[in-house]
Amino acid sequence: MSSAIDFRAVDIIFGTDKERAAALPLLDAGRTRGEILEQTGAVLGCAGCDLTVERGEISVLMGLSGSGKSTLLRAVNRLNKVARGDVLVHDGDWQANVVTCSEGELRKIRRECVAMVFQQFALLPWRTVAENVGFGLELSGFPAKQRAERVMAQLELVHLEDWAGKYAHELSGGMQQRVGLARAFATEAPILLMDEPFSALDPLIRTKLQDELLELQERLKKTILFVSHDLEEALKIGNRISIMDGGRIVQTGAPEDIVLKPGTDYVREFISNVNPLSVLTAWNVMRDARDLEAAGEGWLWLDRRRTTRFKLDDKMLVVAAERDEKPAIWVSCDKIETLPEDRPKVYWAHAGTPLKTVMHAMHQSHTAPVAVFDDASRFLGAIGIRDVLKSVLRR
Ligand SMILES: Nc1ncnc2c1ncn2[C@@H]1O[C@H](COP(=O)(O)OP(=O)(O)OP(=O)(O)O)[C@@H](O)[C@H]1O
Repeated sequence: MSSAIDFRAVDIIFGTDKERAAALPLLDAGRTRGEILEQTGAVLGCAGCDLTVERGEISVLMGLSGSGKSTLLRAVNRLNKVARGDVLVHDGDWQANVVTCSEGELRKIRRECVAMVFQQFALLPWRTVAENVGFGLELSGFPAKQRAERVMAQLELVHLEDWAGKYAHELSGGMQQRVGLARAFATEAPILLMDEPFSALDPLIRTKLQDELLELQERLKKTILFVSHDLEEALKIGNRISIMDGGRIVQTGAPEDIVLKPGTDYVREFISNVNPLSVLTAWNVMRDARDLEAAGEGWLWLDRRRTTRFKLDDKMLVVAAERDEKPAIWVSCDKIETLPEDRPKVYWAHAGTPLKTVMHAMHQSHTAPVAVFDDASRFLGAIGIRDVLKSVLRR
C-alpha cells in the first residue's frame, strides 16, 4: 500500500505569533493544553501528531469534543496553519508538503486532490441540487455539458436523480447530506475530508448514510479522513482509528485492535461501553493451530477439554474429524439451521466470520469448539468458549 496523507510530528497552536512562540518551548517541556493556555494565552490544537493514511482506506479521527480532531483534519488543505511538522499529500506520483508548498501547489491540492464534506451540509440555498453538486467542477472550469453528465451520475449514486432541480430547503437533512456527499464525490478528488458529516442527523438516517458511504466507498475507493466523536460510528466505518485526547493521538489501530488492546486507560474508558461483538471476527479470538495440543499422529485437539480433534495433512487440510471419539462431518457456521441434529459435527468459520455467528454455532453445538479456515480451506486455529469469553470480557 502507498500513503495518501502523511502527518509527521504535527503541532498546531492557535494564537498570535508571540503567543505561539511562547507556547512551543512549553509544549516541548511536556506541558498540558491547560498549562500552555494559562501561561501564554495560546490554545494547543494538536501536538506531535503522527499518522499515515493509506490510499483507499477510511481513517477515522476519534475523540471527545475539543480533542483536536477537526484541527488536524483541517491541516490537510491548510485551513489550519501548522506550527511545526509536515503534512504530505500524495496524488499518484505527485506529492506536496502542505505546510511549505507554494500557493500554486496549494490550489492544486484544494481543487484536484482534496474534497471536503462538512457537518452542516453547507449547500448554497440559491442553487438547485444539481448546481450545488456541480459547484466544485464549475470552479475548476469544467465545460457545462460534461459537468451536467458528471453531476447526474453522482446524483444517481446517492439515489437523488429525481431531485436535481429542487432547492436545499425542499430536502430533508439526510437528503441534503447526500447532496453534500455527491458534491464531494463529483470532484473526483482522490482524498475526502469528512468532518462529522452525519452527526446532525437522527440516528436512523445516520445509520443509513453510513451504510451508503460504505457502499459508495466499495465502488469508488477514495481515501477518506473522517472525524467522529461516536465510537460506534468509528468502529463501523473505519479501517483504522486514531483516538485523540487533548490534541494528541493516543492510539492508532484497526477497530479490533482498539477494542481488544486498548493502549491507555483513556482508550479503555472509551471502549468500555462498546459491544465487542460489533467488531470482532473469528480471527481475532481464535487460538492459533501452532498453539493447539497434539493428539497423536497428525491429530490436533481443538479444545482443552479434548472433545474434538482434526487429522491434518502437511498442507493443513483436514483429512478426518472426530467429536466425542466418533467420526464427525464439518459444517459451516452459516449453515447451522439446515442440518440434521443426529450426526456428530464440527462447525467451522472463515477468519472474517463475525464472532456473533461463531457464538451462535457454539450455542447450537453445546459449546463445542469452532474451527477456523482460510480461503484455501487450510486450518488456521480453533475457538473455544473460553477464548470467546476472554475477548468479550476483555480480560
Ligand atoms: N480557529 C481556532 N481558533 C482558536 N482555537 C481553536 C480554533 N479551532 C480550534 N480551536 C481550539 O482547538 C482545540 C481543538 O478543537 P477541535 O475543533 O479540533 O476539536 P474537535 O476534537 O474537532 O472537537 P469537536 O468535536 O467539538 O469539533 C479546542 O480547544 C478549540 O477550542
